Amino acid sequence: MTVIVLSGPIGAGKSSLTSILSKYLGTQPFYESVDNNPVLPLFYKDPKKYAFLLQIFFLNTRFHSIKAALTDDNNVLDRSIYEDSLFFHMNADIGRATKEEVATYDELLDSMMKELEHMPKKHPDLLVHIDVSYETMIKRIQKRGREFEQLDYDPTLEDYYKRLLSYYEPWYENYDYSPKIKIDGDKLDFMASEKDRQEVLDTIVAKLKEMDKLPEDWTPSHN
Ligand SMILES: Nc1ncnc2c1ncn2[C@@H]1O[C@H](COP(=O)(O)OP(=O)(O)O)[C@@H](O)[C@H]1O
Ligand SMILES: Nc1nc2c(ncn2[C@H]2C[C@H](O)[C@@H](COP(=O)(O)O)O2)c(=O)[nH]1
Repeated sequence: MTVIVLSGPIGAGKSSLTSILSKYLGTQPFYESVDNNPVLPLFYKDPKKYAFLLQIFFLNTRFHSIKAALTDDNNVLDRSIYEDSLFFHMNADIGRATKEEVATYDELLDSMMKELEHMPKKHPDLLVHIDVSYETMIKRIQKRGREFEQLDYDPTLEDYYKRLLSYYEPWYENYDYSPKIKIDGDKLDFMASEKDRQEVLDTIVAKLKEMDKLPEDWTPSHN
């Protein structure tokens, strides 16, 4: 079957769409365990001290989840190793990592990506990117309610989030590990609107059929 990876800024809707899409396709969801991440709250308290440690934590968990996903060949991944470097280099660019940490990270990432080349399935079949504006991103972060992600907790997060969005634009354009599609996360409320949810699912299924990853006559009842 297929391996689909979700991508997009913080709060874009990746975990939510992973759940919706995996149920619709009858495949297995792989979620990023943020709530079991002991370093994440430490990072938001002291980004300079914890940026490198947090990135090694994420890189390790993402490496294992993408390997499992590429072995299983029938799943949807909520974010993947492919965005890891975006986050770390953005933090390094704002002085939150030493040049030694950047060199160590880049070497480790390179070794891990080379390791993935030996997998039976080397890359995902499709990247589904959820594009959101800053305003929508903040609304979604507030709605989800993680205290350390809120602007009230740390007003400097406004610049951090705006910078993150600016890094995502070239990242998506340069992404070439698989075919990709972009979902307008500002326009499509796939949580509250059945019509919007169906439009998103139809877009993804049409792309999978175009790629011969689903038969032309596939319908959800196949599951
Ligand atoms: N398309 C959407 N429209 C409205 N609310 C959404 C949408 N996608 C996600 N949400 C809400 O935004 C919050 C963040 O969603 P989540 O799936 O956790 O994002 P991510 O995994 O990208 O960080 C959640 O409260 C979720 O219910
Ligand atoms: N410094 C990094 N932070 C990261 C990375 N991946 C996710 N995150 C942060 C952003 C959010 O606070 C939280 C969950 O991310 P969502 O996009 O699922 O909301 O973790 C990373 O690689 N580096």
